[in-house]
Amino acid sequence: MTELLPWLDQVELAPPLAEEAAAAVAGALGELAQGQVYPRSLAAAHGGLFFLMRRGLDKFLGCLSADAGLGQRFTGQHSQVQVDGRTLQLTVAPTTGANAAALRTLLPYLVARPLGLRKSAGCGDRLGLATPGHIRALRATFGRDEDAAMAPIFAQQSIRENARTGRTPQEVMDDAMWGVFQEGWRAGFGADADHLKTLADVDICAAAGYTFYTVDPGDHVDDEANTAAFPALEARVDALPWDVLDSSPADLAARLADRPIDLGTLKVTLDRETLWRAAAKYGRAVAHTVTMYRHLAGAMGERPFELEMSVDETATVTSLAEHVYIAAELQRLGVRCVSLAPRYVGTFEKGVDYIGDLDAFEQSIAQHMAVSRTFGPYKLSLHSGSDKFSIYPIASRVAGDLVHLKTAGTSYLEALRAIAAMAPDLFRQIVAFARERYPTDRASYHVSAELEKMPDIAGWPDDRLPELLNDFHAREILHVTFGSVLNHPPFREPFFTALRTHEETYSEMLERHFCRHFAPFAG
Ligand SMILES: O=C(O)[C@@H](O)[C@@H](O)[C@H](O)C(=O)CO
Repeated sequence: MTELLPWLDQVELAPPLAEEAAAAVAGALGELAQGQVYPRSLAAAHGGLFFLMRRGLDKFLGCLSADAGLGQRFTGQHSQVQVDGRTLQLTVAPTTGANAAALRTLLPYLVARPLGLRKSAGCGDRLGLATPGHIRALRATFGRDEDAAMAPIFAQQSIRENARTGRTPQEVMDDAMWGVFQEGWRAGFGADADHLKTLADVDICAAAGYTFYTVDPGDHVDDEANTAAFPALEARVDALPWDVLDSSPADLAARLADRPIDLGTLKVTLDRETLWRAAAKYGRAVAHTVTMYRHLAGAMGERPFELEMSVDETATVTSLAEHVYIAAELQRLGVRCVSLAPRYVGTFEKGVDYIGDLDAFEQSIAQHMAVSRTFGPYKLSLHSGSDKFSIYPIASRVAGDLVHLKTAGTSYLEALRAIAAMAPDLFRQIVAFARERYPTDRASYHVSAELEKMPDIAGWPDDRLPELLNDFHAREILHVTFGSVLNHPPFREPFFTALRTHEETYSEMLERHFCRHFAPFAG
């Protein structure tokens, strides 16, 4: 409670509070709250003092002001604190969606915003508990909040993740916001509505105030175009939705075939067959992205937003020529991307390091970068970016600021590491359950882990359990089974109770782990 004292002077209370009066308020507040205030959350604004506090395992918003109307904006417990014959209003309000919305209207740094072309990091959080740890890692890596070399995205979940965790985009946004408030991060953050596939996905995320929209037209990518024989290829090109593309095969050929395209560091010429294969493969994906973009622009109205196109979860690698086709078409059709996620060479599996030839990756990302600088510039997005430690230095060197690192599952895996340390019996049960679920749950993820290769922890002493999270097979198996684990009634409550009880431990683990993610991008 003592942390409140210096802050109370900043509250516009007339006459200004003397130190003793502040101590009295803090005492009364402590008594009422019977809890602990997160010191970094303290914010003086609109003549009041706002803070986040914890009582047991629950968190509450606190508001202290001479103006009764301020606290009445929140639904909660309102009381009066007498100090030196004066009456102050104290509101203690649960961290509900409605209270989150009310707080956002008073503290603008809690509102997600577009980040533009700054180097950025997506910190997806499936549990709604990770943002404080992410913020600490940013601070530990980059120093002052305003100097952070990577602009953060704290609210980031795909539709697929929300379906598995049972959260709504609004809940994801609110959880991230409370984390931002708790840590007092005032340097801005983005909110990524990730892997959107339908217009309905766009609407629900626009309503929740997302600022960064990842359109995933992967279902519209024709991977067979790479190998289709020529007559069949012509038919595929003819069948593209030319009305949406606002073009024709002849027009496309006139614009892009058989002419040198200057990409700055290199020149490329797309012969007719190469162009046709690129169009057959990605034409429908481009058309779908245009449709999603126009719909999004309508849904956002005057509100600013940014768009990422991601084709990372498709079977075949995006070639230089294909990227040129996509970029040229999006530019012609007026779709402005802040970032694009091609399907890079090599293998990007969830929660483990890059699998592939690092020189080939460097060569290919350099080519993609040339396209992005020519037709954008836009950032290259590294999806499945968790734990890709061997390529971070390369991406950082080649892309400079034009890179977006997207992570999510690794924060869930760190939560499991924390559970392994704090609730070993629960961890053992989760591991056994994940083994059963893996054959089914792996379906929509790119993973190659084999059940037989996952270490058997039966004979391990409890204090060794966190080590399981260092094993390739265990990481992937535990990563993709998150939905089943979180929805399994015997696990859900103890899982969240363990993490809430040992909040500090989880944040420390995340901080350590994310420093390893951010440090290579610090230069
Ligand atoms: O699991 C998901 O659906 C998402 O977190 C990811 O696919 C996300 O786009 C990502 O790449 C995070 O590493």
